[in-house]
Amino acid sequence: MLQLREINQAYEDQHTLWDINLEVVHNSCSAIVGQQGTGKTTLFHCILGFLPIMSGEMTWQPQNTLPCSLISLPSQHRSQLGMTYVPQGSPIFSQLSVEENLLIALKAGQPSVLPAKLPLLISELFPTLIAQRHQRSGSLAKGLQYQLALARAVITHPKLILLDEPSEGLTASEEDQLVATIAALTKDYSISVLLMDNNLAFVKRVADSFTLLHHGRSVMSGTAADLIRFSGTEGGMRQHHSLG
Ligand SMILES: Nc1ncnc2c1ncn2[C@@H]1O[C@H](COP(=O)(O)OP(=O)(O)OP(=O)(O)O)[C@@H](O)[C@H]1O
Repeated sequence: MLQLREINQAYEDQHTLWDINLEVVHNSCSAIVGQQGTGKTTLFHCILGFLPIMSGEMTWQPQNTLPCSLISLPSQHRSQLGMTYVPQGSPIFSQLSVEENLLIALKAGQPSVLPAKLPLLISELFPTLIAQRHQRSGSLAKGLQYQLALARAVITHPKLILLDEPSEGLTASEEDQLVATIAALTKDYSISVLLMDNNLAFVKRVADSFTLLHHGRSVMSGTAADLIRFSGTEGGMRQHHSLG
């Protein structure tokens, strides 16, 4: 549904991304992995239209639609096509309740409609969160705060969600919950996910495919099984340890 071909980007004279190729398939979770400073955030910002690119092609093609080029589309048009983003660190309105946070996100997605109640997919995907709908969101545990940030992105039923370091700061059980939620999003709700995360153990559990960035280049890509094989090799283990 999203295809990047030979993407190049520079911050003024600092060439940062070199000939990046990447594909996100329908109903799947893809992961970008790589060391700090290798260009993951820059690539996300190019996909979202926050940063211009120097050259390359980005094609958007949700199921049963014709392909369209994203290159000349501003970021708000990309979000209207069904692309949304959860930045690092659970961005929520911490003074507001869970429900208020969700209704604001719903209203932002459909400005002409005054939302009366939460859509069914939210209570199906986030039952623990909805059980605490009247609680002030800043008082929730870290894992539930992340669930809320994710639910705010899911609430308008996008086609693709980009997640920036989703496993950061989560406990093992919160990570388990997130793995299950992402699997449900991709397999049951046809919402694809592209995430970047340095936690290879998490990526191996959650992603169907991966792309490894190194010094701004996509040096390896493959399936989750390839990633498991790669991180089991001696060279891969060195890379694995340096990712964290
Ligand atoms: N606004 C900017 N202006 C100039 N250079 C930048 C800017 N943002 C990032 N860079 C540089 O671009 C390179 C890639 O940074 P980027 O943040 O995309 O990497 P990253 O892989 O996301 O790292 P991290 O895991 O630390 O977030 C780095 O050398 C960084 O210093």
